[in-house]
Amino acid sequence: MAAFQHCVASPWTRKHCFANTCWKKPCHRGGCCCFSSRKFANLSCVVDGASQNMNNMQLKEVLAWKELLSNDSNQEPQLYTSSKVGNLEQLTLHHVASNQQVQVFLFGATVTSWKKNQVERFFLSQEADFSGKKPIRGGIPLCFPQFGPYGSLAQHGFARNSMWHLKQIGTTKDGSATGVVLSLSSKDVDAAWTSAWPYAFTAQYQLLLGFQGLQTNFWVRNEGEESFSFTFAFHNYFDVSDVSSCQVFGLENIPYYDRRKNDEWNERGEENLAGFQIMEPVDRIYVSTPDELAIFDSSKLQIIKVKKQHLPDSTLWNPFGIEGSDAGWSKFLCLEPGAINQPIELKSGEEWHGSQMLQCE
Ligand SMILES: O=P(O)(O)OC[C@H]1O[C@@H](O)[C@H](O)[C@@H](O)[C@@H]1O
Repeated sequence: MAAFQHCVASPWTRKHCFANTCWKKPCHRGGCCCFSSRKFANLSCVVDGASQNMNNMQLKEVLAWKELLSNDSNQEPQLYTSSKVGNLEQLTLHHVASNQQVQVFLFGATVTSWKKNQVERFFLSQEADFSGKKPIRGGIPLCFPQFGPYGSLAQHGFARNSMWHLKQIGTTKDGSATGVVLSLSSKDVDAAWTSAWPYAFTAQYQLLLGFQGLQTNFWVRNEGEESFSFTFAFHNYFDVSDVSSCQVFGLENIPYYDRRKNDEWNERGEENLAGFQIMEPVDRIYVSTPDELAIFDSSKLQIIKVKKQHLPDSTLWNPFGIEGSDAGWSKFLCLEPGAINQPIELKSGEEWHGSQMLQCE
């Protein structure tokens, strides 16, 4: 509420206020982040503060965990198909009414494809490994219970390396979305990992495909006696025409850790009032980011919106061809909502939920 009052105080700043951040700092986003050129006039404004408040309200409803009805394959034969890729089982879920489909592997619960109107929105590396011995590179690997190298585990933790279970496939009660729920518990995780992170947990991962887009919900519960803490991220690899044709919106003036400079802290962030354009390797953890971010791809004329909940931070990563880069480095941009800077602590019996809604226009 305080944030809203602050926003309406000045018509100039109102355009640039994110309801959840502007109470922390003065609104100093001079200039408009909207695409002002006539060519893009019909594209929606990516970070329009006036609609932001409304969006945030809608978001709360949208991002509630939705119960699924079990699939009755007689009634809904087109809901999903399953297939094998390499050693791994893959599910393809359809939402026919909005012409979307999503593919997810039980290994790592890794989403590898999201198509809307037959157009692929995620990058999947040609070097991706489907043996079940390495995480699948592309789509949405899950970083849990550790983001990056910050902890006792190997990079990004074990969720992306573990075999998840299919719990449910179905439609939501109101019939507006199709979804799948996968689950993982500490008992499913290889002992080599649990010896370094010895806590009892259950996790559920729900994908919902509906008219609004693709929503991903991650849920974790402490099933043990002891408290534990963890960090988390949805490691989204978005498919782009060329990374240097992309602008990122929502990270202007947000402080970040620069992973390319030994995690140097940049308190003021960067101005980048017309959106952040990637022209060199970037690997940053932005702290306390707005709940709506966007990538504009000027060659594809595509906007991907990332609306997140309970995920304060966001990593932006592209290796830009440096040594060790994936051969397809120019074709992806990773924008990864997460809870990274402040680990989440769960006491015995407590639960945490983080979620994102991905939309493309
Ligand atoms: O190669 P991995 O383990 O999948 O990680 C890829 C990248 O993931 C990003 O989240 C990190 O910020 C990068 O530093 C890292 O290189």
